[in-house]
Amino acid sequence: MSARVHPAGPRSGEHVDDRPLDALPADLNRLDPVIWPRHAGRGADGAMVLAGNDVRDLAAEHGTPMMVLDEQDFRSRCRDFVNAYGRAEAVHYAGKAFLCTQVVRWLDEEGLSLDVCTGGELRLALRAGFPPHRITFHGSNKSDAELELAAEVGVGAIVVDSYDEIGRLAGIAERRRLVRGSDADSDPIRLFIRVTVGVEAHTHEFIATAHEDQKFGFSLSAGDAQEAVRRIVALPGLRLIGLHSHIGSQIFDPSGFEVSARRVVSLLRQLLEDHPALADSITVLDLGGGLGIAYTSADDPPQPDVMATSLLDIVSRECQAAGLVVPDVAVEPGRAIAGPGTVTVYQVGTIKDVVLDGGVVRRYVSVDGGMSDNIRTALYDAAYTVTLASRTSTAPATRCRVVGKHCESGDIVVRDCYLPADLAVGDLLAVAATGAYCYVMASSYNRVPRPPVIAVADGAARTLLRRETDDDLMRLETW
Ligand SMILES: Cc1ncc(COP(=O)(O)O)c(C=O)c1O
Ligand SMILES: N[C@@H](CCCC[NH3+])C(=O)O
Repeated sequence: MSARVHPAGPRSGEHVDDRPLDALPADLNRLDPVIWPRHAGRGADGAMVLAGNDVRDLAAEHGTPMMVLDEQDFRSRCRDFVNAYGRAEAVHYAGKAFLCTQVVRWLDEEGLSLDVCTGGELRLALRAGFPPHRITFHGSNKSDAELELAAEVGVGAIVVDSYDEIGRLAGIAERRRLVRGSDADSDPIRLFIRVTVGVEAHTHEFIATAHEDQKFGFSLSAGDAQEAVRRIVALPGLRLIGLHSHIGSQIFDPSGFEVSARRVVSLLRQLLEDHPALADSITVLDLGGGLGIAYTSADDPPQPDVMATSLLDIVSRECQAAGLVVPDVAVEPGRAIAGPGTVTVYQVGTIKDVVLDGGVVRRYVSVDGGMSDNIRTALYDAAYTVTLASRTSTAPATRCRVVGKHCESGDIVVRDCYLPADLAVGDLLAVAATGAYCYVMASSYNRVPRPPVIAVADGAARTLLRRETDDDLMRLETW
């Protein structure tokens, strides 16, 4: 992304300005409801209150950095999707966005299905008591052991991603037949195939997944998807129950999803012509996840119900036109459920004005976390919104960069933001919409322990995941 500079450019002694001036927020203290959790606000003295919990009290009890998750926000977004698609099981929450035992239980209570993409996510879901038949198992390189576990516990479906995996599954189905005899045939391993539909999703290259030149799925245009189906139908003990496509993540343009839905239906029609027996077994089209969320006020993502109406309409019209029974539609939202309801709270440690070429100044605000709890800015140049959380301020807005404590110049949490000029060491900052792909991609880089995740609801706070400790890290040492 190129830096956007005010046409006149900053003058010597002014704070550097990388964004258009119209991005200056009218009120630095306002919490835009599109960006912040549904139960975020400010209390009487101006401090941020999250589901009835003063952020200063949470910080005093749990320390900073900490991630605070608004439970009712998470649950209400689950319900938005369930209402949009009309069936709770149709909504497969993508656990890769954020998963822990309590979240698995909330998903179960809300009736959703769950998409896992490794044995680790699968084992967490099982340990938390999630019903295996509502789990879909993804992954581009599943091991024998992972596939054996999925088959043994009876997951709802395994989403097959390669010819090698078909070979592995054939071996597992054969072993099951040898061990269990003919009743293994009456309990086949249920499969989807992941189809690469060739859609160029308009998102960051690293999180687009359905263009041809990437690792996921079977290409539709090259005939791999059709070949994968031919191999699966020829194998005993395997049953193809659906087609899957996922075009990428943080997508705002509905047309990518719509083109993908049309291509998947067209593949279904072709497959049923070639293999009429599949008409009884292919009952689901899983159109994946990827719906974007607002990280800043400039973002205007489509709402789940609007997307659902469009996708359900396309699938039913295209199937009817082709004379096909209309299959169930499933989706796999991760970010759109987990993202908006969590904020990361940091404490300001140092403030430094750096004089750049031409004498302009950039204010660097260093916080007590950084790329170890949020790698997305460094990895995808992601934009975030930050606010002063421990109080309000009427001081003028100053252009800032919020950075972390790591030994790396790319350790940036919020690249460009406005914060009040009187921001001081010890103030708390909150960064919005950090619920998806932050904690799960966190590391202990520089031996900075992972932060805790605190769930808040109705004035109460519960620790979902405690802070990592030095002892946790020391336990990995074998000497
Ligand atoms: C197969 C699959 N399903 C669902 C998702 C969830 O995507 P998102 O969090 O963007 O909704 C992903 C991640 O991109 C994915 O790879
Ligand atoms: N980790 C990515 C999303 C990847 C989604 C999984 N295929 C992000 O932070 O946006």
